Amino acid sequence: MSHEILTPTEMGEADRLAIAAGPFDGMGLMRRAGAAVAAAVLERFGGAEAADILCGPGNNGGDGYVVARLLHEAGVPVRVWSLGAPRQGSDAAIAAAECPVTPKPLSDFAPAPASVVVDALFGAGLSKALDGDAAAAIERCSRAGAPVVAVDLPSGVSGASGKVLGAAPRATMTVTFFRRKPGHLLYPGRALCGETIVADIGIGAAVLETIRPACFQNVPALWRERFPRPGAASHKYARGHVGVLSGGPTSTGAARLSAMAAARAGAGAVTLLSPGGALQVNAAHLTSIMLRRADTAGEIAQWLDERRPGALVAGPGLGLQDEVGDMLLSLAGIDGGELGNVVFDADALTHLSRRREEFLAAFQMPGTPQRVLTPHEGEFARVFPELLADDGLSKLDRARRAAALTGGTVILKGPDTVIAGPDGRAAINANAAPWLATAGSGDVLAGICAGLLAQGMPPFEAACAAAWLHGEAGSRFGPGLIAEDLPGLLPPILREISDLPEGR
Ligand SMILES: NC(=O)C1=CN([C@@H]2O[C@H](COP(=O)(O)OP(=O)(O)OC[C@H]3O[C@@H](n4cnc5c(N)ncnc54)[C@H](O)[C@@H]3O)[C@@H](O)[C@H]2O)[C@@H](O)CC1
Ligand SMILES: Nc1ncnc2c1ncn2[C@@H]1O[C@H](COP(=O)(O)OP(=O)(O)O)[C@@H](O)[C@H]1O
Ligand SMILES: [K+]
Repeated sequence: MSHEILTPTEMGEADRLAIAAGPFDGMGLMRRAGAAVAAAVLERFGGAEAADILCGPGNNGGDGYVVARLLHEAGVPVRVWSLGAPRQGSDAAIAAAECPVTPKPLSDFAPAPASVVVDALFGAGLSKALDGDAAAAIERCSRAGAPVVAVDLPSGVSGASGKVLGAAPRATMTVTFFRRKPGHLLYPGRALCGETIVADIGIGAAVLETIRPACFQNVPALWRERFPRPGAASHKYARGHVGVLSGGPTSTGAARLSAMAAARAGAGAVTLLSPGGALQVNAAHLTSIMLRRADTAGEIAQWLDERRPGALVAGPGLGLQDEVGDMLLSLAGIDGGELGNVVFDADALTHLSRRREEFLAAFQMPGTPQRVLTPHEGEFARVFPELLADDGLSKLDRARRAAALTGGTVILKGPDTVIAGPDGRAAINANAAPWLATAGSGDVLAGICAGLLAQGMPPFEAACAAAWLHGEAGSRFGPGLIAEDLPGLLPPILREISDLPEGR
């Protein structure tokens, strides 16, 4: 699967590079784009009585004129509704001239019953909010409930951010070209695209060597090579040791969920560090997970010094007391030789928001542990309010900025989880299902991530793998899922992604 994601600007670059390399010129690419859309319309909506093609003034509209001509040639009754003539001499103008159907003004468009609408108003060139005749046409389309096939993107959806600018139709199907854009995977755009088809229009993958995209759909190919596998002579500590900090006696469940998840993700040993008051309750619920009493930052530091774990989960159920904040701050600045990686989740993120400058200063100290931060949108808003307030930033941009600010890997959670590394790489997760929106699910994600980090997986890859495994487990289980189910769902998925020969 081609998992690179291109911004609209990068897609423009792909277009230019492909035209320069040949064999297709701009008109050739447009003809192939239109042909891919027409084929999809005929395949899925071949029974439609008519097709209404909405054409904008740019190249997206140009694709629309190609679709109109091809559907007309295939015997489909076609009506073309134009928002304005394409610029003279443009490829779109050539496509319009080649189209045998005379366009009518878009302001007159009313979807006919049993017709399919092809939305070719705007694609990558969307530069401002939809208004006037375009917005009115989309509104009429939505009211009529006609099926919509979007060319490149539903018009009004920003390809860069997935945000709706003004208005956008809810497409049944979107046909995009060469590679997906962020707007196909980030909400609300993702929901408006319907099924997305990526069509090959003759742009060679070689253009990617020049463009060097830094954003990917989160698929196993992105991290599979770095996925840990135990060697034949491995032992439990060699497979990675994870520490998990437990909260007090009434809030221990979150840490146990993380601990179980870390173990299922392959860590050879997991220790729960529990305050004395919570030892009994933790002991009553743990079997393979080890338990160690640690009441103070000093006792935690002593354990780290003794055991030197590969990763620590800090935050789930931990509490918001000031001394917890002090302890977390000391962990952020600890020697990376004593503690390889920290996953800051849940309450740790609230402490981070309260003492941001101190944490950021600790993160900048050389030789401190690598970090993964796992905010949901509410936590993100607390820690990075200035990024949330900036309307110009997409979810992808926000995760990247947060990663750059903290020098860590950020998993910005949600239905369209974005993983961003401090080096600018980013991935958008697309395999999660809403069954994961259940209490404790995030604690499991933090634990999976720590389990992979402790086994030596680099943070960006570990974070991507964790989000994918978590999404896969939730989607496969479906309705009725609770967080306790998730760790136990991992083994068959791990087996599938491992290189073990069949049957072993
Ligand atoms: N990049 C590529 O490789 C290819 C692109 N193709 C098509 O070309 C499209 C991009 O074409 P363009 O760059 O011409 O962009 P668009 O056709 O998306 O829109 C550009 C025009 O619309 C105007 N505009 C933008 N937003 C508006 C709004 N809200 N209200 C009114 N006017 C608005 C712009 O000022 C410009 O005149 C792609 O989405 C795709 O459909 C295909 O032809 C095949 C190849
Ligand atoms: N609608 C959704 N679709 C897919 N995944 C979701 C959805 N809502 C939440 N999730 C995922 O579920 C997890 C919830 O984590 P979080 O909000 O921290 O929960 P908790 O704090 O209860 O553990 C995250 O991984 C998030 O990405
Ligand atoms: K469109």
